[in-house]
Amino acid sequence: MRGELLKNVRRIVVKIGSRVLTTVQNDLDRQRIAAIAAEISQLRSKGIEVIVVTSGAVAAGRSMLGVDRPRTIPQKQAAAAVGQPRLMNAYEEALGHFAINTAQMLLTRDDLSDRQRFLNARATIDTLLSCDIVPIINENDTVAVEEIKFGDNDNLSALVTNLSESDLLIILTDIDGFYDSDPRTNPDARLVPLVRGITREIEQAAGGSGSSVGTGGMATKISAAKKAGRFGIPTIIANGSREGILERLMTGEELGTFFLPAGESLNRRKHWIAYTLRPRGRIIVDAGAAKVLRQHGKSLLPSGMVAVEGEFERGACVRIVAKDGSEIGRGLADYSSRECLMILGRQSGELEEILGYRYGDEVIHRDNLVIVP
Ligand SMILES: Nc1ncnc2c1ncn2[C@@H]1O[C@H](COP(=O)(O)OP(=O)(O)O)[C@@H](O)[C@H]1O
Ligand SMILES: N[C@@H](CCC(=O)OP(=O)(O)O)C(=O)O
Repeated sequence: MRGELLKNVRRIVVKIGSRVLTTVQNDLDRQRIAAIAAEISQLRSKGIEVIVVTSGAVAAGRSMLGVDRPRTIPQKQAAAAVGQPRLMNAYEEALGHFAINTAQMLLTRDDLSDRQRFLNARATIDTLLSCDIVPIINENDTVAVEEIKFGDNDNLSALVTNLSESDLLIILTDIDGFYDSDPRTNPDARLVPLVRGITREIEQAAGGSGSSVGTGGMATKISAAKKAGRFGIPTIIANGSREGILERLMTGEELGTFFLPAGESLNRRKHWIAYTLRPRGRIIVDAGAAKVLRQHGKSLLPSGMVAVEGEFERGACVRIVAKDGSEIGRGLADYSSRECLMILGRQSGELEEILGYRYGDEVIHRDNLVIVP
């Protein structure tokens, strides 16, 4: 089945975790990077474009700082500043061996939240690929603070699949795939070869990281697979230390865990609204609005709003929440929080009278609205 699903894949994002790239002595594993480079070269010779999302900057820099495990944020950022050029150098050298050029892209969530910068990053990736250069992406750890962080490279890689319009996400880690429970705590845990839809049970079975260098563990990988799935593409989580792993996966070999995309897939812009933007506030809606939004894909009108929380500008991303607190969806507000408070519960025909102007009948137009499945 996998072979059939993968046969039209032309562009992939490969995310490589810190543990795959470091030796037990806490240094960069140049041999492993060389092996991955050989695989990338093979894929490219088959006409598959590869974008790398790599971790490992903090791991590669920490020994130079003289700390085994950087704990404070400045320590992590300093380790990343030392490690990132070393990491890039390792890729450059390894891919250079196959006459492949590399490019570095360091991103923060803020970069991709701004539509213009998102489009710029996308154009950069497209141009690099058209020039046969492999984009190598990491979070810009030295400047990213909590508010502008992706937080982990698993989720970043899922956003990059959308940014680059890729057909597949492969997450390489230090374990053979997703197990039905955390193998560190349960020796009977079994590998799950296929996931048709990410259920609550699956999310609960995915634990945190087992190492001092990994960031999110299996939990962030599942969250990434979910995001990629909503873009309509599958994800494979597999062991990056297995020989020939990328090649074997691409020929359809049943290794790792294969996540089928589930549910309605979002177009690129709606995916960006749902997953890349950070919501700035909440709009609580009544039962009638909750129903028409969820079941009929309608726009949110002022009459359906019962409360507004947080401060946001016109055009910001906000959560739409039912009275019971459950999230209905996310969307771009056509009115600021201040304006929303003034028009709350009112009819669209009254807007001009209340505000002295109007942008439109809707608070959130359905074209800018994504319903949570
Ligand atoms: N259900 C699970 N199945 C597999 N691994 C799990 C699970 N729950 C937690 N883990 C842990 O997640 C780790 C992989 O994540 P992480 O350490 O963040 O690696 P990476 O650096 O590749 O992102 C595994 O080594 C394992 O200890
Ligand atoms: N940006 C960080 C990696 C963050 C991260 O998500 O790490 P990992 O869980 O190993 O993929 C770094 O380069 O060290």
